Amino acid sequence: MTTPAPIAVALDAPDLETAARWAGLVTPHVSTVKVGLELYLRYGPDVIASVRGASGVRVFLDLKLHDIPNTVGAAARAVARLKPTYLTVHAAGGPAMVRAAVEAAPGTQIAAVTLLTSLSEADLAGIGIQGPPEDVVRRMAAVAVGAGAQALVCSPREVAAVRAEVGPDVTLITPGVRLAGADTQDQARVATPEEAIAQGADLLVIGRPITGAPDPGAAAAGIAAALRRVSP
Ligand SMILES: O=C(O)c1cc(=O)[nH]c(=O)n1[C@@H]1O[C@H](COP(=O)(O)O)[C@@H](O)[C@H]1O
Repeated sequence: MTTPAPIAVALDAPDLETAARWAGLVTPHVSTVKVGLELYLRYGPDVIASVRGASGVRVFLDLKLHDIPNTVGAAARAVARLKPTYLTVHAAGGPAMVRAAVEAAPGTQIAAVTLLTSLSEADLAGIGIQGPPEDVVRRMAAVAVGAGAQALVCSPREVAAVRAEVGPDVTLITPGVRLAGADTQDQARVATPEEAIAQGADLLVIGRPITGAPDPGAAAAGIAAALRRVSP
């Protein structure tokens, strides 16, 4: 039995049955499954037990909280009882907001999203932010970690710069993962699974490249094997 790969499979499914089926197929191969807004808003807290099953797989609750500190703290407290390993907040909410989440969910790693992987440098310019995405990502990372975030979400393209900024103890999580030559879909800042690991990512978030495959279990196993070859 090999150790599950450092992959969080994004269970972005329209219904609970599909999500639970995907979770069952991938959990022999990956460490974590991710529940996002689509599933959580449709089914609420019960979805966590459904995807966790009996496997003991880690659950990543991706709600991307972003509001005033009091509201985010209360929301984080509300879901802390579900014991997710990770809970996302937007670093752009500022240090008091990140700290409120950290204090409200002591058994969970608060993962601060630095800059969505769907945004390009041109998108940033369009909303009045000049310069490369990496500059924004580094600033957000420093603010979030200063406020107590134990994990950060960034694209694989910035992960080495973020590691240099925050040091070895912060968990670096990278969505924006695509197999070589594959369609990037709505992602702007992407890299392959092997590149993400080589750059220093601790956990890769992968959705459609696995769940959109004819056999999600085989797709997860294939990527896990590729990661073992670059990082045994
Ligand atoms: O927080 C996240 O997980 C996240 C942050 C981010 O910047 N970009 C991003 O794609 N995600 C999530 O990662 C997953 C990526 O899915 P795929 O693009 O299908 O691999 C989705 O569930 C997104 O919600």
